[in-house]
Amino acid sequence: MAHLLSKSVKQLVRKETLAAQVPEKQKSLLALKKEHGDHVIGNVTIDQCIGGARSVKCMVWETSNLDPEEGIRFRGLTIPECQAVLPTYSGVTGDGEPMLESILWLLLTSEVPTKEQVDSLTADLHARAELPEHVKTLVNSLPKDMHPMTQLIIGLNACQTESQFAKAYADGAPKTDYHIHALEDILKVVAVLPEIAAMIYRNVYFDGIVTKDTSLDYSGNFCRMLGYDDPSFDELMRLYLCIHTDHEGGNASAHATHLVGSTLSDPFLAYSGGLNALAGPLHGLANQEVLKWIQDLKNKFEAEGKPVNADTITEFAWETLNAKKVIPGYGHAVLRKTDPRYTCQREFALKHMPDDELFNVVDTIYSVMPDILKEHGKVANPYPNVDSHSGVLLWHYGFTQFQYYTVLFGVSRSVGALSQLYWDRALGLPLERPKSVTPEWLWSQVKK
Ligand SMILES: CC(=O)SCCNC(=O)CCNC(=O)[C@H](O)C(C)(C)COP(=O)(O)OP(=O)(O)OC[C@H]1O[C@@H](n2cnc3c(N)ncnc32)[C@H](O)[C@@H]1OP(=O)(O)O
Ligand SMILES: O=C([O-])CC(=O)C(=O)O
Repeated sequence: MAHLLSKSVKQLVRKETLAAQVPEKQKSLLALKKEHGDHVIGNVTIDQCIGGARSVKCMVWETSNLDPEEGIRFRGLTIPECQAVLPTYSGVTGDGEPMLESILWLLLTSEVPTKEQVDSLTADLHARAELPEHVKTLVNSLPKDMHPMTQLIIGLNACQTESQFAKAYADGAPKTDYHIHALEDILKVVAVLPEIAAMIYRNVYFDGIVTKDTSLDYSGNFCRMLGYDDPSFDELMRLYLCIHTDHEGGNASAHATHLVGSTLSDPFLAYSGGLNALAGPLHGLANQEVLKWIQDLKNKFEAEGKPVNADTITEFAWETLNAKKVIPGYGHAVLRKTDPRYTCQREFALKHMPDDELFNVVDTIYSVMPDILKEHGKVANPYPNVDSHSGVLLWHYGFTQFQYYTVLFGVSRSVGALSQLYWDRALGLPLERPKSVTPEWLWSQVKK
């Protein structure tokens, strides 16, 4: 087994923090199952069975929980609470956005880390970030017109040669040790994703050169590798990477990771499954679709000599809806209020770019879209989700290649989906295999 973990991470994450929690949590879950296993927590209707299992409670998720009204809580903390207590790059809590390493520590251990712990995690992630040569060769060989998400998935799959979990399994490791081997892979996946992502960005849009700066934190180094050198953009990346990490278990990317991982596929393969789900336009790809929608809107009205304002946005929204297409960035399978991830990005914009043209377009869309969607009458949630805002913030810094945006989401989501995968293995969660039914069986139930 590789022992790349730095001493402090080894002590704090594995030996003291995580290892101490595992037996307690195993005991508690076992007691739930043994003593209350037949306790009913919900019914399933035909509507839910046909309708994508909305609200069906059938998965345990340690790392976060989503309330339809309030939005996400990471280990019990709202986004503003995370911003108030998690270590920042400046070292002064509350001064700047939380570091990605802070939220990784929180999601994995459920504890708010110290700056020292976070710094040790930064060093650990940098230390294990080296990409195998075959991965570099492969990613550099991919066609520039292949979608960046497809490239990311290929790159991550190719890294599977490094899996300690797969090796340990093949060597006959006992199931009680799976989580230890999984953690090695989980930290490796989180560590390598930025460089794969940066290679794709630099290959597709620029000169292919990726320059690291490991004196910085995970997000800062990622920004340099992408080719950005602006402390304000670094802060945006910290915020971006933190808020996209986790959204409880039922979302498609987290669920896909959990499902694939439940077959004891290693974390590389499991998270590649998650990325495949994230690449769909109803999920993570919506962030590129939002920018495309705004550009189409601007192009149309500029060509007609009309301003982009509440009236023209309303006209364009109805055109989209009447063409039986969705308004990207609006609606949600669980949320019934404005996504707090939208709100914190709006606050970032108000602080850093209040006069930005596209931010003002997004703000105007927000002022009219909920009423349009209510009038349309189909949508359960007429309010904006996270994807509605992320693109315009990137655009402000010259990051205009919107076909790439979901890759950033993919780097971030690894942290939540894989922190949970650690617990999946630590708690010994079994193969996921729900029961499907035929339409005939459903009819037979109704006729009974
Ligand atoms: C990170 C994330 O994944 S956040 C979500 C990102 N996705 C988007 O922004 C894409 C636009 N939004 C949507 O397509 C949806 O709101 C989803 C996929 C997010 C949620 O889907 P659901 O839970 O099925 O939503 P809901 O129950 O409101 O759907 C009811 C109807 O309203 C439609 N609807 C939902 N949202 C929208 C929208 N933004 N624009 C137009 N129609 C919509 C649905 O397509 C559905 O129509 P149908 O009855 O003809 O099939
Ligand atoms: O929760 C969902 O279904 C989609 C979402 O917002 C996310 O995964 O971040």
